[in-house]
Amino acid sequence: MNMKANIQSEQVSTTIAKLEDIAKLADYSLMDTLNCDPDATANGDDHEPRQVFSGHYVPVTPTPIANPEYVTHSKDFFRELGFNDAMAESTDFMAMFSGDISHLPQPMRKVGWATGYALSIYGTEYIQQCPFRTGNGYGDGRAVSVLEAVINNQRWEMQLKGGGRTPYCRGGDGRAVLRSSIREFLAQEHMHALGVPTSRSLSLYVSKTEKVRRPWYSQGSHAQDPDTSLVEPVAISTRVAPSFIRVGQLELFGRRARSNQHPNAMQELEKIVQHGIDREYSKVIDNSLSMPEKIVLLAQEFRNRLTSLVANWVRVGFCQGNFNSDNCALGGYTLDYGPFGFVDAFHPFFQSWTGGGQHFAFLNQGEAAQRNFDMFCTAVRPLLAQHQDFAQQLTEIQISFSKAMQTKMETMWAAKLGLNIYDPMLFSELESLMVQTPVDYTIFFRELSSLPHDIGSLEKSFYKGVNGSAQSNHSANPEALKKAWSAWFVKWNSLIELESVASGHSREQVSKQMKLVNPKYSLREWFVAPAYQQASEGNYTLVKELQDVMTQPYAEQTQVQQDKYYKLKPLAFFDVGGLSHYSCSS
Ligand SMILES: Nc1ncnc2c1ncn2[C@@H]1O[C@H](COP(=O)(O)OP(=O)(O)OP(=O)(O)O)[C@@H](O)[C@H]1O
Ligand SMILES: [Mg+2]
Repeated sequence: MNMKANIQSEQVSTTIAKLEDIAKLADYSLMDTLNCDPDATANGDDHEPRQVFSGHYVPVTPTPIANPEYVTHSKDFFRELGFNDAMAESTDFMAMFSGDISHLPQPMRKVGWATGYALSIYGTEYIQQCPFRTGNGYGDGRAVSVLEAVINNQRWEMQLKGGGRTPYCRGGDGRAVLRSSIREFLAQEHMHALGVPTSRSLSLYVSKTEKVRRPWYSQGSHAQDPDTSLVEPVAISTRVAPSFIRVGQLELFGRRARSNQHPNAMQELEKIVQHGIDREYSKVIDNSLSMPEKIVLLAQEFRNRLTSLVANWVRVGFCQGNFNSDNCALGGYTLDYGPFGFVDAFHPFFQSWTGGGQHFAFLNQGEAAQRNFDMFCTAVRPLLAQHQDFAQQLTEIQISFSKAMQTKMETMWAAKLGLNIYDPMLFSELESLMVQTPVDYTIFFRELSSLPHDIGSLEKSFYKGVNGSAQSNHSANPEALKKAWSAWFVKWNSLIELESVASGHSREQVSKQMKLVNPKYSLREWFVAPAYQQASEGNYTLVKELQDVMTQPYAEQTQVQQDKYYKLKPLAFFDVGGLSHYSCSS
């Protein structure tokens, strides 16, 4: 498990100072192995919803936002790429990443691309989301990729989110508002700093003049669904990843191959699978193997990454919120920061997106991942039709997903508790206590990481005046609850002592390790809301402050930062729309 935080980003000299320098690194060789939609226009002027029947991508030009203004960029990621910070505010870089790619230096291309994908929700195939009810109009509706480049031996794809309408826009405006773009921008870099695999944030620009209307909550509203609408500035954030291939994308081609929808369907499926391997697994899957062998290895490795990913999500208190197959990256990293939320008061069914339902809730994410993995297996299976032995191996990998998931979860829970061995009773008692009290997930585990000698300091994480679980048997009886906590603490403490003696690790060493597993800071929604509100008035101070604090989530940080960001959620923010729950209108 990738528990060690990327606290120190790789030190690379920042030699890339101009767009021309980036252009030299452009390399579309993998994109060019894919099939282009034969009905597409080569110049990318393709902004009306339409069905795309075949091909892996559609050439499309992004629509620039009007009068772009610099909001922020990721200094950490710039450093990793070797990009000079000043470039983020330079005219040509800003033009490109606010959607104008008409003047790019060669060999960069003046046309971007969008991809189609299919959707499965919790293991059920859907086509209704597509306006044509065929599934041929569903895909990147507002995400436009603008570059494939090899930088420091790593291949990256750069994608504008909110980059305008594509054939997959389904009647939408192709835009993202500043609010959702700030959330996504901050969350991606926070997750990276937490040591959780994720797409990265490059840059964020807002339009000074272009605005769109979105449903949202009035100040302090307790409504479930938005009770008003806001006119909000549009923005383009650029996200970067080795690829943006989703399980849903394999599914689209798997479904077409399964039903023989066109003569190239099987070949297109094979190509996208090979492409996924080239982009995401080339270091672990030998290219000289046969396709069936590669598919089995891909399944094995994807399962490994996906189960680690979910264990990491739970470790840091992250709920993706809408873990459909179209939000499940084949590379095994976090994708689509729309409906996400970080747990405040612990509950296994924590879920801040109102459209998500319990199946995507916090501790149900392993099962949701399994459904997505099932869809992945279904998608690639037509390629094994003539290879029963490999098909059988795939089935075995599929069947043992839940066991693999459970093992990762147990290892993660043990690590959060500072133990090497998972104790099911200890954990289930804790889970029940955390619900009944309830406790703040981040603060509880961080305080525990100091290895206190009694439960006193843990009480700092207790929410008083917030109702515990309805199923709780102690919630009406604070004395019984206190006793149960003490008993649990004694048990945990004795296990720590026992293991410490057995392993020869001092309490200090154990504590230090726990503090690399249990972050001190998490991107709570009520930290983000004031930042995007302030930003909508043109002031980006809070956005930048959050960037600083949340990219060092394991560090203690200053007293001022602790007072501001290491604290319980105020009671007044519980059940408030936009702070505790939200619809996915972005
Ligand atoms: N304003 C919009 N205009 C056009 N298409 C949109 C818009 N909002 C969402 N979509 C499309 O609707 C689909 C499902 O919405 P979802 O909320 O997952 O979008 P998203 O946040 O843009 O997605 P992602 O981060 O996964 O690319 C996606 O394919 C997305 O591209
Ligand atoms: Mg999505």
